Amino acid sequence: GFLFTRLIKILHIGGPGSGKGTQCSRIASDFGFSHVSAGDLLRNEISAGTDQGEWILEIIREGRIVPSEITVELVRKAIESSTAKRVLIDGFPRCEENRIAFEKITGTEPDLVLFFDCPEDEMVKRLLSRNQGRVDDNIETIKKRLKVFESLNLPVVEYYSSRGKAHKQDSVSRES
Ligand SMILES: Nc1ncnc2c1ncn2[C@@H]1O[C@H](COP(=O)(O)OP(=O)(O)OP(=O)(O)O)[C@@H](O)[C@H]1O
Ligand SMILES: O=c1ccn([C@@H]2O[C@H](COP(=O)(O)O)[C@@H](O)[C@H]2O)c(=O)[nH]1
Repeated sequence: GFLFTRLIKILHIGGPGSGKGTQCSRIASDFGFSHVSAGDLLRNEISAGTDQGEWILEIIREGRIVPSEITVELVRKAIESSTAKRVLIDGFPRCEENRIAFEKITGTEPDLVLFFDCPEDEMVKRLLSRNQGRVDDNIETIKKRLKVFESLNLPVVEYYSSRGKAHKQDSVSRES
């Protein structure tokens, strides 16, 4: 509780391929935030080759959301082990259940939520040309991720909008 209330917390939410990771890296280096990407933390688990990693891989391959118990713990530990006073959380929470679990364990709400708005055809184009060998960058999984984004992740943005915390940004033409 105490650590989290002292931190400045910004969430960055957007569809798959909207450019969250790219933008968060820039914000982090320009403004001294620690960058915590839930997707990267999960991919680290896969690389570690544990049983849990294998299970996470199957979920990511299907574009589904990993249970809160796992992601909340990974995100919490990453924040606790960073020394920065400001943290940028990239791609989390992914659904209302994630949000509620995270707020419960940290006892706080984010200071600000950035929502990256991007047209679907642009997201698909970016993902198909990302070329990082990701198991979820194929058209079948991308379609599933877009559905999950709309049905489960957008309600989180709507919740924070209703609390006056969400700020929408156009994520096209930001490459400079
Ligand atoms: N403003 C932009 N214009 C064009 N291409 C971009 C822009 N921002 C990012 N990209 C490219 O689009 C692809 C997806 O970007 P990025 O990995 O940052 O998205 P993401 O939202 O973090 O995706 P995911 O949720 O799948 O991890 C990358 O190849 C990146 O280089
Ligand atoms: O909080 C999270 C974050 C990610 N996932 C799973 O990982 C993939 C890829 O995430 P990116 O943020 O796009 O890199 C996502 O499709 C989910 O399957 C998750 O379950 N929970």
